[in-house]
Amino acid sequence: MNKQLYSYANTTVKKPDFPLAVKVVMIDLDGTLLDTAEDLALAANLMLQDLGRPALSVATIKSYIGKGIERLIKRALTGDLDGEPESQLLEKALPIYKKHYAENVHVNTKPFPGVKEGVAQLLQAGFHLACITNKSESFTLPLLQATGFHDYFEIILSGDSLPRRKPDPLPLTHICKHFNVQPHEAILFGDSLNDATAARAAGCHVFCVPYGYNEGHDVHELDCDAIVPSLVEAAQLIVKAVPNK
Ligand SMILES: O=C(O)COP(=O)(O)O
Ligand SMILES: [Mg+2]
Repeated sequence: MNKQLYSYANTTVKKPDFPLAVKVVMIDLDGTLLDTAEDLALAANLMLQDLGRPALSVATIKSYIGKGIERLIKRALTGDLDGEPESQLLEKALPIYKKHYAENVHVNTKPFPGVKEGVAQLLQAGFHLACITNKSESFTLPLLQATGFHDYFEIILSGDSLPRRKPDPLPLTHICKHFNVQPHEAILFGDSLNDATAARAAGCHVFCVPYGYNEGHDVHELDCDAIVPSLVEAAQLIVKAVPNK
């Protein structure tokens, strides 16, 4: 991976050709748009309590976020990122977790600093906005409604909207087809290896934020085009591509 770094608009970027000309901005939810870790941890610990198991710290649960609800629950039950609990335990735990998360999906969750301002700038600049998340739709839609972001997105893809989720490129290629744009005319703002991997596989640009949930790894290890302090700086690194003549 090209280790040479450049500076542009007070941000460290990995390519010299900024600002990037794009038409579509895809934004990841957990760890990028919204700080959901506390509510995900609350639901996990209520589930563990119902199962007679000890609670986990928010930091531990935060390192489990990224690959959807079921993987989060498996990690909470086994303590292993790739752990597989016994099937009957998982079958018992899943509905308990979903009940608790549905009841607590918007207790402590809030937008990260710069998100409201950055989204407003992106809309003002005329970009098409999309949301791509591995969170299940039954939680994604009410959460985006409750936080007031739902109507800003022309399309919202959740972890169960398509046959495959990030790090598979399918959600990104689906969005490029939806807007009839080339992959290089779209960019994903994300916080984890799932986002960087999906974007690279789709041929899309990708910026990463350093404040999210990357399964315990440093975001600077990721193959992305820039590490941006917030969506405000992200908006300054792109321009609306003009339609091809
Ligand atoms: O739900 C998850 O595990 C992570 O979801 P995200 O894709 O919005 O980061
Ligand atoms: Mg994320």
